[in-house]
This record gives sequence, structure tokens and C-alpha cells, in this order.
Amino acid sequence: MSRIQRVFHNSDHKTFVPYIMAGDGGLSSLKEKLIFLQQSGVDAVEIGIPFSDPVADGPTIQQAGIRALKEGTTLKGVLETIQSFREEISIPLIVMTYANPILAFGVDRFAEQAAQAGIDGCIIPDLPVEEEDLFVPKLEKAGIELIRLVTITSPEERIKKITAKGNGYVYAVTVAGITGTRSGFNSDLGSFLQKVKTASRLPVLTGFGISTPDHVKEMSQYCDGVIVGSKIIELFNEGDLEGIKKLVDAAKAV
Ligand SMILES: O=P(O)(O)OC[C@@H](O)[C@@H](O)c1c[nH]c2ccccc12
Repeated sequence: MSRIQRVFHNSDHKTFVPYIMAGDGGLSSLKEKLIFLQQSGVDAVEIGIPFSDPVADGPTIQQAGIRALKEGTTLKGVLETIQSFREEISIPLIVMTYANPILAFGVDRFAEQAAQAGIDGCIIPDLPVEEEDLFVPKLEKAGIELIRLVTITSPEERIKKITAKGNGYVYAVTVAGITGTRSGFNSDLGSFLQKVKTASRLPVLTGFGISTPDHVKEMSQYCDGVIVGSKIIELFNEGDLEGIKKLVDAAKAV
């Protein structure tokens, strides 16, 4: 069983997965953040690779990416840094990057070096299922799971097609839009998540716009857990580590 599968196996609580931007605050801060998150009880971490054209990202993650790029953060540097401390962290690590940085790096080289760094999964949000054959065989050979996204606007047939693939989890996107905190959610969200949950043989995690302990509780009711990005980045930047723990604890309280 893979590290990602183990998270969901016999889990007695809802899963909490934070997203952080690698290199925001310098790559030297990555290990410390991951250790803090692991100690806070998160189940896995999504690590973003900064990219100059982050089409799915709202202002908080865009700004974090700009800061990380200013620090000179590269894909190669992120993988090497993770490899240097991977054995001190036991939870799954998932890299979130757009297709272009991987293509520029070389898909083979990416798969090989990510596997060496101990990466368990990969999210490529601008990669449609129709185009994934360029990536998936190489990633799978290296033991890296592609995490696929479905969104509130995906028709049922497409949800079925996407959730039939892979062995990790399915990422259910709450909005037709970009990442970032929001005050409210679409009233159809519950029925969308139920539809995804019914269609999927894989665990379903929900993300985009989740920013309070109440959101975490509300969303978790319909699925296997949540992903929180922009709010985690804000809390780290404010030094509000207690705020991060409260979000994690909310998933355990469901
Ligand atoms: O920031 P939010 O709204 O909490 O959304 C999660 C998110 O940050 C993370 O999963 C993510 C960051 N960038 C992305 C791009 C596409 C899909 C997902 C993501």
C-alpha cells in the first residue's frame, strides 16, 4: 500500500491536507514548516512549485509564488531540498505544479528526481485527462500518483471518467474559479460533492476557498476531507500557528 493509500485506510477522522508554496520565505524554511504541519496532525502536504503564470491561482498564492521566485526557487532546488530531509518526515508529500515547468524540466527527469526526493503524488491542474498520457506512464513507473481534479461544472459523465483513474484521491474543486478565500459557497456544493462521492472509488478531498474551522467541518461532512491553501499561507505569514492548528483540529472533530 502506498503512503497516500495508507492515509485513508482505517482512518478514524476526516483528512486535512494543507497547501504551502515552496520557497516562500526561502527554501530553508520548507523543512521547518513541514515538521510543524506534521506535528499539528495534518495527513499529507501539497507543496506548490512557484510558476510565473499560475492561471488557477488567486492573489494569495500568486503573491506567494512571486516571493518564492524572487528567492530564486526552482523545481530542481525544491526536489533537492525535499530529498535532503525526506526521511525526517513520514506523511505523504504531493507536488502541485503546472504542466509547463515539468515539460521544461523533462517529464522523465521530473519523475525520476521526484521519486528520489520521496514525492508520493503530483497535481497538475492545467493538464486535462485527455492529455495526461504524456505524463502518467512515466509518473506511475516512478511510483508517483497523479491526483486528478473534478470541478462543480464537470458533467456527471466526466466525473465518472476522471474518478475511474488512479489510486490516490480525487480533488473536488468547490468553485468554477481560482484559489483563494471566499465568504460563501455555491448552494449546489453539497449535491455536487455527494455526486462525486457516489461516482468515485477513490477518497474525495474538497478544496478551494476553505478558510475557517466551520468551513472545514461543513465540507468534510460530504467527503473524506479538505485541502486548505491560501488561508494556510496567510496564517504562516502572520505567524499564527495556533490558527493553523485550529483548522487541522476541526477536521478531526467531524
Ligand atoms: O487556496 P485555496 O482556495 O485554499 O485552494 C487550495 C489550493 O490552494 C491548492 O490545492 C492549490 C494551489 N494552487 C492550485 C491550483 C490548482 C488547483 C489547486 C491548487
